Amino acid sequence: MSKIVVNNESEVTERLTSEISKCAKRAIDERDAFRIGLSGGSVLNFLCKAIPKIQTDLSKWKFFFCDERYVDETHPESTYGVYKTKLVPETNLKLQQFVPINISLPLNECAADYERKVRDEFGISNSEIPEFDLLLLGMGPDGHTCSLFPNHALLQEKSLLIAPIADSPKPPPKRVTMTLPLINNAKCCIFAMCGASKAEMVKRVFVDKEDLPAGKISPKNGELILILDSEAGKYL
Ligand SMILES: O=C(O)[C@H](O)[C@@H](O)[C@H](O)[C@H](O)COP(=O)(O)O
Repeated sequence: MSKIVVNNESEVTERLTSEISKCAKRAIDERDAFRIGLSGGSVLNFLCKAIPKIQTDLSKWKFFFCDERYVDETHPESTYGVYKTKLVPETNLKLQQFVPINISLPLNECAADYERKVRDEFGISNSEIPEFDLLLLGMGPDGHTCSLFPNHALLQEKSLLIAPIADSPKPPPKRVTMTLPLINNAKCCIFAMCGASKAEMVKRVFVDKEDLPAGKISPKNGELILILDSEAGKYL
């Protein structure tokens, strides 16, 4: 795990730009494609500033969601909806480069459909696990990440790569989420966090190693990078 503590939010954004750029260059050089997972919450704001600054062939990027709320994309809680209105207009990205969930399906089928879309993107069979180039993660005040919450049965999920959740303690309650087998098969996972409100949980998860969801992110063949401002990282 790399722990990068910088002075403030704008330096977090700058470092995000640099780290994402490295991942993108490596992926595009190797396979002419860059497959990335996006999260919601405050990391979304950092990414909407960081991604437009990256010197890369954005047409090679394909965006999935590490988790997504089970709401229409026009709903203010839709993570895709916010990226669509805040990020896309700042770039030459096409909406076809984003893979949103299909909420016309019932929740469980929506998750299964999304898992199929992930597998199709990587062109792999049901026995293999896709290897995302980069997953961008946030961490909630309870130590959750994606929509994997403390003491939730989803933390034990071993076969589903994308799972439904109907009892998220963070509203809205219905979501779909990547599970640990998919997350921990990524080449790189980056947490980006700012602010004093994160500091205590950062310490509990990444210093004290308490048994919390964000602490279970450990790419088995990849790297884990924390990018924090001085307030969020003051106990590191
Ligand atoms: O859609 C979501 O809710 C996110 O994916 C979620 O996992 C988020 O990253 C954390 O809740 C942190 O959010 P904040 O940084 O806003 O606290």
